[in-house]
Amino acid sequence: MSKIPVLEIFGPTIQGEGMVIGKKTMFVRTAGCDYSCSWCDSAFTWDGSAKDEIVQMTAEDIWNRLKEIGGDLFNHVTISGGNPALLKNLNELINLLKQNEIEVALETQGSRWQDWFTQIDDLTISPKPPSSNMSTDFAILDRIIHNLTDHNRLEQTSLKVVIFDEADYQYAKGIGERYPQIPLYLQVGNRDVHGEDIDNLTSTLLNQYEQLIDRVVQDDELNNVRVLPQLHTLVWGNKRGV
Ligand SMILES: C[S@@+](CC[C@H](N)C(=O)[O-])C[C@H]1O[C@@H](n2cnc3c(N)ncnc32)[C@H](O)[C@@H]1O
Ligand SMILES: Nc1nc2[nH]cc(C(=O)O)c2c(=O)[nH]1
Ligand code: SF4
Ligand SMILES: [Mg+2]
Repeated sequence: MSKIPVLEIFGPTIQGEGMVIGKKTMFVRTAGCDYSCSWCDSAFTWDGSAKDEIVQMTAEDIWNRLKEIGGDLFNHVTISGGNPALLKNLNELINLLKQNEIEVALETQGSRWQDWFTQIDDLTISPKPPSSNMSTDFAILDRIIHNLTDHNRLEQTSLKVVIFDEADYQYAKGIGERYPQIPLYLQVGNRDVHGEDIDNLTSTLLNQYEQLIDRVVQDDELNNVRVLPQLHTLVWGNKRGV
């Protein structure tokens, strides 16, 4: 079996974001990203600061580690990163999880397609708004959505846009208009990804959440959107591995 670069395996915890928020899950976080978002809360996956922690693991190694720390306490695994969609061989892990009757979720930004996307039970595509300083290649994103549509995977798919400012909000609206057939989640952006004062962070994030709700409820062009905070950040702050 081939090797997958892994930075973290943790859980059981809850999925703190998006389409399956609250679901008990394990996490596998792969190393490496083709983006470098200005506000990335997982920059250690790509900025070199954790390069000594990267472990090259086979799918079987990863499964063994999941069982070692999660035991019988899970039936769902979320793969995140970095961008796990950089890894063609991730199908080996997905197949092994499925053989063991584990549901699989994936977090990616929509910059790359992999054929194994069609095997994912909860696929979150999170295109990046202007505040990230990244620019969306809509030719690629359109093709990803088109492929998922062709494979009848829209029920397993959602879009999630992180919102920091007005330009991000307008970008999210554009995403909603371009792909009206896909559930759209707006997620509160965390400006302070290194802060250690959790009470301060929680109250700031809840204020931002309230402001985003106020905006959306008054907007007749966003009647179908879902607005969420990052639950894990409200509970545990910026702690890693939760
Ligand atoms: C760390 S990323 C990894 C997966 C993939 N690279 C992506 O961006 O979708 C997981 C999710 O966290 C979100 N995220 C990253 N930094 C954030 C921040 N500072 N505040 C809120 N959400 C953030 C991303 O937008 C993405 O939806
Ligand atoms: N609990 C929890 N939920 C999450 N949802 C998405 C995460 C991520 O970093 O991709 C994440 C994470 O790191 N922890
Ligand atoms: S795409 Fe995801 S992992 Fe990559 S820099 Fe942006 S938020 Fe971070
Ligand atoms: Mg995270």
